[in-house]
Amino acid sequence: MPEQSLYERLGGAYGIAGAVDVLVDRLFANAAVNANPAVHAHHGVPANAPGYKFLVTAWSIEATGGPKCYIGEDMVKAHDELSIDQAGFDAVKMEIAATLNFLGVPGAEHDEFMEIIESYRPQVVQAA
Ligand code: HEM
Repeated sequence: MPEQSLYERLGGAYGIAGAVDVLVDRLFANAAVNANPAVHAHHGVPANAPGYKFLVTAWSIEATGGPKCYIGEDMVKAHDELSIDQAGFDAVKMEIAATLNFLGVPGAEHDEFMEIIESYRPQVVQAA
């Protein structure tokens, strides 16, 4: 039997949407993430949460080997006006890892997802 994709092992659209629901609420409330004023201009507005959850869910479905469904910008364009530095990226990365722990995602799937996130660091970090 072929190995299941990470998408399938994370519970498909329901599992991923459920995790992103928790994650985005935590990111919007995270003081370290919101220390960047350009990030706070977006994450400080509760009305942005539903659309952002939709986009991050679809991105995560595609990035983990699920069906093509992401309609947003690529990761360079999505972040190029935000001056995200290494510490800003690390703050989000820590919140993602904490959310996966909080939800009880098993070690192998946790590590695989965090490797995907880390692989996008050069596209997201655009400040000196
Ligand atoms: C690999 C890590 C990351 C992923 C997968 C990711 C994913 C996304 C996605 C899918 C969007 C929506 C793009 C669109 O509107 O078309 C987005 C936008 C955004 N991201 Fe990220 N992101 C990451 C890292 C970060 C970090 C580190 C920060 C802040 C420190 C951040 C802050 C934002 C903000 C504020 C927006 C909204 C920009 C706007 O429309 O005004 N992201 N991100």
